[in-house]
Amino acid sequence: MLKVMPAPESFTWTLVVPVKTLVAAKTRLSAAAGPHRAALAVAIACDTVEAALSCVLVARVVVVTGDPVAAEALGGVGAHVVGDPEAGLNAALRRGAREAVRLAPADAVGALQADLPALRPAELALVLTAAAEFDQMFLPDAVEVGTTFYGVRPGVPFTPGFGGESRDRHLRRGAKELCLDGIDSVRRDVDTPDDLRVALALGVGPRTLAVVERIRGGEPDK
Ligand SMILES: Nc1nc2c(ncn2[C@@H]2O[C@H](COP(=O)(O)OP(=O)(O)OP(=O)(O)O)[C@@H](O)[C@H]2O)c(=O)[nH]1
Ligand SMILES: C=C(OP(=O)(O)O)C(=O)O
Repeated sequence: MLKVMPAPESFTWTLVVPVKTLVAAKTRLSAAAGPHRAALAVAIACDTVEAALSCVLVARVVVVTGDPVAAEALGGVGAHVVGDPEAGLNAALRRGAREAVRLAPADAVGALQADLPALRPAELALVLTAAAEFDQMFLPDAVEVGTTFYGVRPGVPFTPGFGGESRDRHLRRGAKELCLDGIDSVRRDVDTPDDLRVALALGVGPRTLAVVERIRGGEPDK
């Protein structure tokens, strides 16, 4: 007898991307970026969001920021921007997740770091496909100390534990660690000049590259 199997559950994702106020952003790149530090932080966030929005499984990106310059730039690449509750990173992510559920209650919600300038949409699709198998999951950063992505399936409480050694925190809280090959661009967050060098070797987005060229050329800030 022919058995009709139920279709596998399918949903798209709303990604929440946190961007802190630019005067305080990317301080570990201060010496390398000089007067271009804020421009570099915005460029990296815009390239990250543009790549995320190009992923077939991403329906929308909610950016949480209290910075008007970042808000305008990120809105310009297609993000839905909401204000920052100014109570730290995880509170900002929870604020974005509430907006995500309001916009699309049937979608999964993920937090994605804003500093992934080499992000490849197809690699993000591999991560989100693997993520859909679990209620709560995360992806460790390239050095396996922090986290670049944390997510929940539709209807599951969103309880991000970013900051410092967040890989261990997410593990302790029972989130499933995603172990995948071929997704370097999703794990390569840029905090230090060495991270930036590795991201440049992977291939960064156009805005990040343009700012890096201005830094290399010794140009004054625009
Ligand atoms: N909206 C929002 N985003 C935050 C907040 N704190 C951190 N972030 C973002 O979370 C990510 C990780 O933040 P941090 O590592 O603390 O800061 P950073 O700007 O990347 O780098 P450093 O200044 O060198 O520490 C970055 O994308 C930040 O923009 C916050 O309070 N609100
Ligand atoms: C906040 C985090 O990252 P970073 O400080 O490395 O950007 C984290 O990995 O939880």
